[in-house]
Amino acid sequence: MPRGMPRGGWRRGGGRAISTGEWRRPGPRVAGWTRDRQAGRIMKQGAARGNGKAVAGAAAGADAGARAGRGARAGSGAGAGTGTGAGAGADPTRDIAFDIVLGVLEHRRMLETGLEQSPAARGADARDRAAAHRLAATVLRRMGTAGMVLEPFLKKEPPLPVRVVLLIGVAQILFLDTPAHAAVGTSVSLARRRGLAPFAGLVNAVLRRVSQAGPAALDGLDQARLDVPPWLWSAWGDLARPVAEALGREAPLDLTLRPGAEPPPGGVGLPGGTVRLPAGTRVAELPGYAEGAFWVQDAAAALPARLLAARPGERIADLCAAPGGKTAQLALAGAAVTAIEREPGRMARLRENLERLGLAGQGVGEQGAGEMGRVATVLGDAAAWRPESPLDAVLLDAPCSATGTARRHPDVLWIKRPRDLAALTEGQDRLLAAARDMLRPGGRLVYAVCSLQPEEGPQRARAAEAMGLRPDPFTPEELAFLPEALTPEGWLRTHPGMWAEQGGMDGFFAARFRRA
Ligand SMILES: C[S@@+](CC[C@H](N)C(=O)[O-])C[C@H]1O[C@@H](n2cnc3c(N)ncnc32)[C@H](O)[C@@H]1O
Repeated sequence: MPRGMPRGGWRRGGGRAISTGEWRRPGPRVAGWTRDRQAGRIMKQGAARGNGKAVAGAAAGADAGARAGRGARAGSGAGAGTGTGAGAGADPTRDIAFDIVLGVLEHRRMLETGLEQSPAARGADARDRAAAHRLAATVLRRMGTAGMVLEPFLKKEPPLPVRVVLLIGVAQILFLDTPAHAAVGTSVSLARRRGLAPFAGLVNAVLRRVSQAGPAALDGLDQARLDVPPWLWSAWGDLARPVAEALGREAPLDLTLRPGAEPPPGGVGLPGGTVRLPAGTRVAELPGYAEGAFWVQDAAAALPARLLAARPGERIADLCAAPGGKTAQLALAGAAVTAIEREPGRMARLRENLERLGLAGQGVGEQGAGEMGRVATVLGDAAAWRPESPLDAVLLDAPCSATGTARRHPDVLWIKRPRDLAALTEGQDRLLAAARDMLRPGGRLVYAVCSLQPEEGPQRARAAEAMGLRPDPFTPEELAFLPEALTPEGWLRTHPGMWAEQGGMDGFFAARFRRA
């Protein structure tokens, strides 16, 4: 079990635990049961995979109660042939959500990757995939609270896949608008399809108790505190509570518009120039998307490029560029931009975006230099790349823990560990030193990370100073529309609790420097 997940030590009073004796099959224990990693289900130790008897044969049929309460559309066949054993009872939404959440907790696999890799997602339609994404994200967002709700009803820790089924059930009962009987029934069916039939009775009994308790199950719980792993809560200091409260809400869709473009219908303009639409809006369906009138970019993510203040004709490198939101801002300001990206798949996305926005340049090559208002792309390590001649400015949106994006990517809360920070900050310092060496004297650098961790923000700004970069603080005038984000040092610090009444924003740190 990943660190930071709710454990037995969090037990609270009240409720009645379901004892082992109430489980339908006698004696299911964690010991004696083993994961079949390939099939992603629990098997009795010694049972051969593919043997239909492996824990009730990954029972295909849902029980009568589950059928009666089924909220999901059945029979899409998405589970067929996936090893989930789904047949008549196929429920792609919950199957995919199960794969995603288990992938996050067991393998530290990102939510989006889990969605792509879920066998149940193959052939599932867009609506099921979107519903699964929302369900999995809700589980991950509310996992600490859901774990605490389950606590009084569990005498001992169930195997992780069973816990995942229970969390999916609790999320539906308490945080989504699923009727309780459907949430219970579909969870029991999910357990059966996943080879967890011996635990179906436990799932049924526990979730019935949760649904009987209803919202009262949340009474007295400090939900914001519970839903953030303790190491992050401590690291965020005074920001922890406002950030945690904002993490419980789905993030809206933010767009940056090309100069002169019309905002899509329903879009609300924010002070920084971002246009905001409700969470769940599908960007590709908006009028103007295909024509390149706008691109997806959180209100806070739009700030670092804006604060670099690119001027027409300047030669600028965007060092970690994909998917290209900041690159597009720089190019549309009239700069000759070179965008460097290391990952081929992400570079392909960057190029696609630049094509759609009409910003793709011709000079694609190892030492490519962008033309004015156009972008040259370089596939490679930005720490090793050097321009033909010194640059006017560099934007370094460095790879980081991404904890500032936890509203959109709640998986980061459970995937990242404190020990990941050392490698990340080492990489950030390498890129900072490279950025310094690319600049002409007096040239500007904006360093940015979508992280809330002090190691990746203020501590890196100090490291940059120690490398000889001269601080060039942001001014109150530049941040007049968001004064609370300007720190006494002249850095930018945004977090999800800012502009809370308008829907919040991602957590970003940025600092500006000049080469001496
Ligand atoms: C935070 S994202 C950048 C987001 C982008 N600036 C935007 O606004 O759309 C970091 C990107 O840097 C890339 N990356 C990481 N290390 C890199 C390196 N050493 N050289 C070039 N790109 C790198 C990652 O693949 C990832 O696409």
